[in-house]
Amino acid sequence: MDVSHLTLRDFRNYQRLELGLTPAITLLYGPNAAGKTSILEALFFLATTRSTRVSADRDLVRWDALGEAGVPPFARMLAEVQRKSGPLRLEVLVQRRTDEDGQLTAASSKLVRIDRRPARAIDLVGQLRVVLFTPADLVLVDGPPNERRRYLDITLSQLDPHYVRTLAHYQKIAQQRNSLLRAWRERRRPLRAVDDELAYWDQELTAAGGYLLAERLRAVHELNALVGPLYQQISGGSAPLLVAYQPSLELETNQNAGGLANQLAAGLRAARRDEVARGQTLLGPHRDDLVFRVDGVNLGRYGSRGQQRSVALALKLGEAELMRQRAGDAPVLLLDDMLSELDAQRRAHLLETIRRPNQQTLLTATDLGIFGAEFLANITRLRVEEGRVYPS
Ligand SMILES: Nc1ncnc2c1ncn2[C@@H]1O[C@H](COP(=O)(O)OP(=O)(O)OP(=O)(O)O)[C@@H](O)[C@H]1O
Repeated sequence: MDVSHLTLRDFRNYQRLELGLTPAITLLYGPNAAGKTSILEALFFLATTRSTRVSADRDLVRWDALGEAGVPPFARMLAEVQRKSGPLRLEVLVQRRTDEDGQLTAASSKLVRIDRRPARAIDLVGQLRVVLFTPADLVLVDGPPNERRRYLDITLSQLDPHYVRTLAHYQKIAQQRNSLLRAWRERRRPLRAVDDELAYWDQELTAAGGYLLAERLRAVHELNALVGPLYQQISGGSAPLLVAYQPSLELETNQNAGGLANQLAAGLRAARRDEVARGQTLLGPHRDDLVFRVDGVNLGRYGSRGQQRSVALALKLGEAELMRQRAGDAPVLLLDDMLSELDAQRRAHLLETIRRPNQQTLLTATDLGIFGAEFLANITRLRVEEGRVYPS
């Protein structure tokens, strides 16, 4: 799939942008803080309804945006997407909220339209599929477990509408269950009826959790077939990379969603006392992790910087390939300042991937010097400066 046109209005440092895109490689280059990353961010947001940066949605709205008479400022993102099944028009408005006195608050709201019809944010996810590569991907390997869960969740959410909905439901239930557990821990609620009161929440949590587990295990199984050999090629080593799903409880993993849900339910019953004592849900997909091993060595803990970088790149390339295999068309690749970070071998791998036919890629760089003349001759180059994009 590819994005043929992107419109931005009052998004980050763009007042207005109308950008036609080719289905192949586009290089956005220009000085720091010009607005290159913001273009990738807008596409990522349209695909996932999440920002690439750790910031509130309201920060997407251009600081100097005025809004219109009586309407608070808003950022608008609109993409025309070309898919095998036909064209699609995706639009998101992020609007700042005001209080009774008309003063801007920290809150914002999201309005989504798919083919001009109002839709829920959750329905937008996966209409456009993207994979973002950034130098910060290293946290997938050496960072906290939530980064690795996020990696699986973003990949699966873009592939499976049921996964997004189940994940949202699971998170809501876990939150409500946690507030009950906290109330018992703090003796704000009588302890006699713990089992009865948890019965409904456990049923909902484990049904959703079983599905999330089943889908994550299936994805990890498929990823292994892709990422293992990719890592070998990228690192030039002989041993493949093994990705293991590490659940928060002992699991017979060769079971379907129902079987996994039953195991989770049994685990929760056994953990009841601990959960009440700690005031939180201790088991389930929200506590799981991924482990990366080569020759039996845990690379998250003991890998060299170079090995960890190779794992991160293999994971991202594997994600893109998984999406291509499952969905039947390639996701749009977004490479944010990526190539300058890579050594020659890793760079060559990435370039090989983005040069495939039917692969749309947008990449950013500050310095053209890192690209060969032949590469530059065969791509579209756009110069970005102070929130404007110029052909070059
Ligand atoms: N809501 C906003 N309104 C206006 N400007 C913003 C907003 N949010 C971020 N900016 C600014 O937009 C500019 C563009 O940032 P962006 O990250 O897109 O630049 P970049 O070209 O990718 O830079 P680099 O090469 O340094 O990564 C930055 O100066 C940033 O401070």
